[in-house]
Amino acid sequence: MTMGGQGWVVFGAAADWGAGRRGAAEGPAALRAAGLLEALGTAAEDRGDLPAPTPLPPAALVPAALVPAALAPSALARLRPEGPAHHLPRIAAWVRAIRAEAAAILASGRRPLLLGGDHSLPMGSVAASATAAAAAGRPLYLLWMDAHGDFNTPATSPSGNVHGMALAALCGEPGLGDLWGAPAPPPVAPSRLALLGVRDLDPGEARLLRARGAAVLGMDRLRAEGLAPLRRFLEEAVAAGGWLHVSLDVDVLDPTLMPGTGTPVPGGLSLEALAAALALVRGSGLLRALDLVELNPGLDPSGASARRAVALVAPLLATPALRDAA
Ligand SMILES: NC(=[NH2+])NCCC[C@H](N)C(=O)O
Repeated sequence: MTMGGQGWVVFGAAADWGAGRRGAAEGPAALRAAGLLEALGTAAEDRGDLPAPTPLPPAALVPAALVPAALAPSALARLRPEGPAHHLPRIAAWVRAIRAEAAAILASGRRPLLLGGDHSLPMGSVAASATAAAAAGRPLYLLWMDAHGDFNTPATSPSGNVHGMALAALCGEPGLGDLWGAPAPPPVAPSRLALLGVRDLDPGEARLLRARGAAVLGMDRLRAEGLAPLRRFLEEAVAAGGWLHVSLDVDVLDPTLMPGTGTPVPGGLSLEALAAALALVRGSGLLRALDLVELNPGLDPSGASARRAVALVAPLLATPALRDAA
């Protein structure tokens, strides 16, 4: 494929304010060092990393862990200006910049590949896909591959980490305020959402996901039914003439295979299972946008985590022409 119509445009966002530990900001550099661009060949253009938004709102003055729990709320608010969604102003600045970049790529008829960074950043890229799909009169289907649900709100989150709230916000759950500015993106319909590989849901987000009726293709279901539910989800998207956005958190893999990530959960996908799922995605001919997030290379000095991430997405990006170029 050439760099023209439907080609991929790669851009990095070296930010990890949504995660509880730092390090995913090194993800884009590690993915490039592991050969991502060579794997893409001439099929993609690399825009490098987005500049940090300026002025970047100040970081929290005091890490949450150091704030005594017994403080009066007014004193707490002074010490922890980020409130129950940590570093939200910084994250919002990144999300808006990512949304603008992804929107411009989609508007040029090409396909954005966001290299993260943590899983809060796709609040920008998915917002761009949702807006562009709506403008094209297409339903947006979202496949969230992750060990976690990321369906907390500030009210249900046990950690205050915004990467655990991103999907809920994209589906229109309240709590993150004026994150996108105007116009807010159309919310992702839970009926067009599938979560694949989930095995760690906090109680509040589990209740909310059930209430909204999203398809949770957790590890238990994958063990029982294999990839059949994913196949049905994709068939439905094809029948509806949909667009597909895939948001791939590398922690969907088992931590023995992917130690380089900040919130690992045992019992994850094998390399073969993830490759098979991605092959179904590729075969659907619907993939419009991809996020590759939560690689924290410092946690895997061997470099194997980054190399595996590259090997998994490379075939996906050699995607044949979209089913429907409209
Ligand atoms: N995409 C991720 N790695 N999310 C981790 C979320 C962890 C936990 N559920 C939380 O809300 O804090």
